[in-house]
Amino acid sequence: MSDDRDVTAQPSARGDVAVVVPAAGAGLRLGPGAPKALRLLEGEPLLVHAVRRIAAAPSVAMIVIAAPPADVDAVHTLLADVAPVTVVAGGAERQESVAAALAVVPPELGIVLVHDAARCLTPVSVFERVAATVRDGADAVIPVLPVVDTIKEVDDTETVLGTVDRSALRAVQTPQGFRASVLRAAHAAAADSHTDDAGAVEKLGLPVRCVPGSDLALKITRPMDMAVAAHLLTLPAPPS
Ligand SMILES: Nc1ccn([C@@H]2O[C@H](COP(=O)(O)OP(=O)(O)OP(=O)(O)O)[C@@H](O)[C@H]2O)c(=O)n1
Ligand SMILES: C[C@](O)(CO)[C@H](O)COP(=O)(O)O
Repeated sequence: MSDDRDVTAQPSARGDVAVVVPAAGAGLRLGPGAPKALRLLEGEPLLVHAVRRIAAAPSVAMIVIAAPPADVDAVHTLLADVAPVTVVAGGAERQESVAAALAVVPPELGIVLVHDAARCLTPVSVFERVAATVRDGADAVIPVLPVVDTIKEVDDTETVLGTVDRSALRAVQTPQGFRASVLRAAHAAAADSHTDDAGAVEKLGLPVRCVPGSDLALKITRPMDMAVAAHLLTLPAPPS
């Protein structure tokens, strides 16, 4: 049997957007345990929280998950009652996982969003804002927040070289949205590794547009992020 598990057959008729979800990471910075996307947040895997929110976005026609290769069947089963998804085996690096998922997005879906499973509380409004900005003509769109800390550049002895002007800096989140052809071209051309997909588009020399992100789109990376996310789930009116 192939590693790809497809329960959608075709994209749904309700939207024009495919969401590619890299979910194959180990979660090493969280400490020992299952692959991060399968760890529990208030009793449910991060991936379930993420997919439930993605599926609630009206623009979304198709969801493709890049799962840990050993867990493709388990992820397929896990999400069976959450939303129709296609599950593929992810790669050793995030960028390989995105490429594997992108490869099964059909050409008729002209907009692709790439969204970390680890940003599992991202609200529907961010998906719709990013998708709408691509629909309006942008090649690439990223949700961002202002940087709140003072940022120093240091040398290899941890001595400060200078203070960076933070007014020109942004902290970047997902979902990142793209005209599908642009994302495919960026991945095909990417010689070096990149930490986000917009980075590959920047290397093509194309503009990347910023839109407001959300405090809820935090990336669960370290143990304290899990505690913050659990608290956010208890709030009656979480921050947008
Ligand atoms: N080989 C990989 C590595 C990461 N990811 C995904 O990319 C997203 C962002 O990665 P990150 O949060 O850094 O996750 P991990 O790589 O799992 O974290 P760590 O570096 O702590 O192991 C996550 O949803 C993760 O599952 C992936 O699909 N394939
Ligand atoms: C894509 C990303 O979430 C944007 O902030 C981030 O770069 C992924 O994190 P990683 O630690 O680089 O995998």
